Amino acid sequence: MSQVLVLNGPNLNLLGTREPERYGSVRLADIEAQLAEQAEQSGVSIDFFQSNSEGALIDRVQAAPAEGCQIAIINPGGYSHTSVALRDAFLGVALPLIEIHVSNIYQREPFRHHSYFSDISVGTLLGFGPAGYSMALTAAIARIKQS
Ligand SMILES: O=C1C[C@@](O)(C(=O)O)C[C@@H](O)[C@@H]1O
Repeated sequence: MSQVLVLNGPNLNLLGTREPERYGSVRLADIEAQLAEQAEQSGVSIDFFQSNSEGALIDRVQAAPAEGCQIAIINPGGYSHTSVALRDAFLGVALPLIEIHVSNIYQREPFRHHSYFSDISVGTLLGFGPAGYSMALTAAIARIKQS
């Protein structure tokens, strides 16, 4: 049972090597290790899941509340702009989420300007590079401690 679930969607397994000028050179494994340390220091349990598959992400979201998860941090990747089904999964199990994007999606192509997650998120962090994950975790921990 973990209180925070960090989800990463398609192509985020390539962080560190994928378009480094846009997404930075920090690997997802390094981000996760840093978040694990931050969570431990705050006495909060954390779990991580990355998939390139929409169905696998939906299954993970559906299972999370029953495992004691109180909030998810998600970078939905390209599914941000396409996935009604992943959005519905969060609503279906009433799992609060914080949305994060490494890049500033509003400075990019118009098709990235709409996210299916922003209006149902507790808050959205974008454009701060890989450091955004740690900011999102700070927000998640504050919310858990308040509850
Ligand atoms: O895969 C990604 C990464 C992203 O979510 C980001 O973190 O900036 C932005 C998305 O538009 C893109 O498809």
